[in-house]
Amino acid sequence: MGATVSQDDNDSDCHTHQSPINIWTKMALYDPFLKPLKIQYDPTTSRKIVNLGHCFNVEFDDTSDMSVLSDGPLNSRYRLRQFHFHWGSSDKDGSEHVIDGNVYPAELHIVYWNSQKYESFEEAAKHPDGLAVIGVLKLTNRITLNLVSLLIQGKEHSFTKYNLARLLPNDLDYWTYHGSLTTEPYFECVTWIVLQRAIPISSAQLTRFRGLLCTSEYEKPVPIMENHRPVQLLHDRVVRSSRL
Ligand SMILES: CC#CCNS(=O)(=O)c1cc(S(N)(=O)=O)ccc1C(=O)O
Ligand SMILES: [Zn+2]
Repeated sequence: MGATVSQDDNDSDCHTHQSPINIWTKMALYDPFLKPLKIQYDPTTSRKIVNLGHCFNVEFDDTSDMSVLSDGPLNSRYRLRQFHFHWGSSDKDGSEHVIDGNVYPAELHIVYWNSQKYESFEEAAKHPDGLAVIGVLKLTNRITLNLVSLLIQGKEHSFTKYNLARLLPNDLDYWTYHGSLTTEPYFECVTWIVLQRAIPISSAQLTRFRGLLCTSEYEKPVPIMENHRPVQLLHDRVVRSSRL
């Protein structure tokens, strides 16, 4: 199944590092100097799950380097901020990154910011090396996120001691390229790290995602049926692979 490339207004000359992209695996360059990802995670840093209206975020305490990402393609230590998901109106689409023209039913993004170089997340987001996002294309069907308490926009619920490892495959081989946020303000501040392995998501979990509402309790209920951005032009970028 092909993926159309968006020609949206972010495709002007100064926006040539936009995300997501279609990763053509045969065109990816194996880089033997890429290190294995080093993910240090402390479950006590998970704080709450919030319905933002266009998606939901699981947010972490990022006031110190307790849950961090380092090595891999990175030259600094990056602090865990939040994770969220993208999904589609049917199981046939939903991921943001596309692999060899194949779209997956959902995508997890784990967002980190460069706390070694910048004072705050907001400051880091203004710089090309400010953020690092791990993308997991097919999600584990071990996700049992209880979203009932999140039904309407603006709702939040405490979410503590979450075991992030449940969302990650054992094999952490990855593709990496420089790109952008896939939502407003589309800043080109992200080192994308898209994992090459994972376990497909359950259809029941996708249905629960689509049951979330982007409306408040006083409005006519409107579900968040999909929240994935079309793929963008690669331009002069090269995608590197951690695996031959
Ligand atoms: C300034 C700024 C900013 C973006 N914030 S985020 O990196 O947490 C983020 C990142 C992404 S994504 N899809 O680019 O990783 C999506 C949504 C969000 C969000 O605000 O909730
Ligand atoms: Zn995202």
